[in-house]
Amino acid sequence: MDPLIRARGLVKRYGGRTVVKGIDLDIHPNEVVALIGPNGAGKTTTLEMILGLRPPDGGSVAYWCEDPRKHLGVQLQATPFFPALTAAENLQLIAAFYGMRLQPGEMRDILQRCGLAEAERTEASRLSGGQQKRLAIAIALVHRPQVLFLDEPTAALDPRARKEIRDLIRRLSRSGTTIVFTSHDMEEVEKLADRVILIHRGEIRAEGSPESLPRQYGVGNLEELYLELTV
Ligand SMILES: Nc1ncnc2c1ncn2[C@@H]1O[C@H](COP(=O)(O)OP(=O)(O)OP(=O)(O)O)[C@@H](O)[C@H]1O
Repeated sequence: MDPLIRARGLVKRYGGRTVVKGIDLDIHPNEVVALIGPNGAGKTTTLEMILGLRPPDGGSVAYWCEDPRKHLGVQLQATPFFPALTAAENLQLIAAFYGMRLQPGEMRDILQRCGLAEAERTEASRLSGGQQKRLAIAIALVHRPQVLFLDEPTAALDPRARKEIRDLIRRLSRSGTTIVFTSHDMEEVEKLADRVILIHRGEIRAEGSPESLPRQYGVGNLEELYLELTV
C-alpha cells in the first residue's frame, strides 16, 4: 500500500548545528507509529517539518492528498487553547477555524471520547493537567483528521490518565485513524505501537515492530534496545 506521507532526506539546522540529519520516513494508512529517542534527538523537529509547521533546510515531504492540513490533527507539547474559555467553547472556536460548527451531539461525542464530559463547562485554565492534555487531543480531533500526531500525549500524567489516553489512542486507531506519537515510556510504546522509529542525534538508528526490534538486536526488550543504541 502507498504511504500517506513520505518524507525524504529531511534536514534541519539551527545556527551552525544540524539537529535533523537526513531523515527518511513513511507513514502508512491506519498504522500507529512511535517516535522514540533521547531529549533533543530531533523528534519534535521532525514532526513539525512533516506537518509543515517548520520549513526544512533540506529534503521533501509528499502527502496522499492535495490539502493535507485539512486531514492532519496535531497535539504538540505546548497547550494550544484559550484559558478563559470553557472546554466546549475552545472546541467550538477551533471548529470555526475549520469553517465548521459542532452540533450538540458532535460536541458531546468528542468530549465523551476524550474523557472530558464533566469538564464541558470548565474554563480551560481550571482544568487539571490531564484534562488539559485531553483537551489538546480533543482540539486535534475536531475536524476528524485522517492522521493524528501526538507529541508526548501521556507525559506528566497520573497512571489512570495515562491509561485513558492510551485507550483513546487504541479506539481512534480501531476506527481508522493513523497515529504518530512520541513517548519516553518504552512499555507504553510496546503496548501501543505497530512500528517504532528510534531517532538519536538527528538520525534514524533503528526501525521495526516493538516485538521484532529487540530480537533483531539480541536484547530483551525495547528499553534495553534504547539504552544500547543511544549511548
Ligand atoms: N527554534 C529552535 N532554535 C534553536 N534550536 C532548536 C529550536 N528548536 C529545537 N532546537 C534544538 O533542536 C534539537 C532537537 O530538538 P527537538 O525538540 O526536536 O528534540 P526532541 O527529540 O523532540 O526532544 P524531547 O524528547 O526533549 O521533546 C535540540 O537540541 C533543540 O535544542
